Amino acid sequence: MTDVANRAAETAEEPRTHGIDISSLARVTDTLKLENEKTSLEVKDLKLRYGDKEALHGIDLVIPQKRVTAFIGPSGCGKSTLLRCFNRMNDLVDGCTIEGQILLENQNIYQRNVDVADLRRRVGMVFQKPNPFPKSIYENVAYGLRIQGINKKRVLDETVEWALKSAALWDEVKDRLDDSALGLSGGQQQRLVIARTVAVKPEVLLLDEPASALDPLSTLKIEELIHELKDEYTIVIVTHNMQQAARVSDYTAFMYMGDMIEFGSTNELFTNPAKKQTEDYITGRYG
Ligand SMILES: Nc1ncnc2c1ncn2[C@@H]1O[C@H](COP(=O)(O)OP(=O)(O)OP(=O)(O)O)[C@@H](O)[C@H]1O
Repeated sequence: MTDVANRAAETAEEPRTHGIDISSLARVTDTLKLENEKTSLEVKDLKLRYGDKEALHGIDLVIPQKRVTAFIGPSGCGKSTLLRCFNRMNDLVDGCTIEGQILLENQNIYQRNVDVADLRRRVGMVFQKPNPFPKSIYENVAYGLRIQGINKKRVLDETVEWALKSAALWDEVKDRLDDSALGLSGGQQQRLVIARTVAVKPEVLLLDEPASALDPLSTLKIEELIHELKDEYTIVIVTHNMQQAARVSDYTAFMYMGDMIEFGSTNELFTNPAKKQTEDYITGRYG
């Protein structure tokens, strides 16, 4: 019997689900324990300021390897800001300063000698709005390899096919690889961007509300894809949609106004939150 089912049996109560469909969680999360996980990213006392305004107030967090971790919390609480720290995208924001550490495989990514281009290859990012380049489908996926100086046709062909298959797009585009990527539907474009990101073999995939601009069917495909990809990659997803967090993630972090309020297995966080603030949020008392 699962932990939740055990608890329910002991107390003769159903587990509290707060109206969120957690049926899919039964798949693996019952056995998930952070102490049994390998660490991919470790955040230590991370403070981030935009000019004078502190947006992250000393975050401590461990992101487990080859699991899906969701960041949830009300608008403006710092989810995207924290996500962007993992591949130093905030370096591009004027006036943004950071204190503390983020370790990727035990190496501080904010150390002076870090090659940021290489970091962004290792930690790929997919944004809310699909952003394919105005190039062919093939060249979109081959782009990162060409940047690395890989131009051998056989290697490119093989990688493009592999990446498109990984992103569950190959069957839909294999006969039109030379067509413009801009002719694809929004959902296909987002899977193409995922193919472009995985083509350079990253270790971590950051997904910033990857399905929020998509229709329900495309959203479902992206969620299925996340489920497939997590065997190979550490995935961190920002989502406004708590049902989605419950469906796709193994671990969930709840943030509020720049603080990390609670982090735990998704099952535990949604059925038995430790903090009242978390419970209030997932029951829709604010947000
Ligand atoms: N480039 C920026 N310059 C200045 N302030 C910013 C910048 N980006 C974000 N902020 C501020 O930092 C805080 C956190 O924003 P962030 O976008 O990380 O929150 P979020 O939880 O991802 O919000 P949402 O769910 O609405 O996307 C907010 O107060 C926001 O206004």
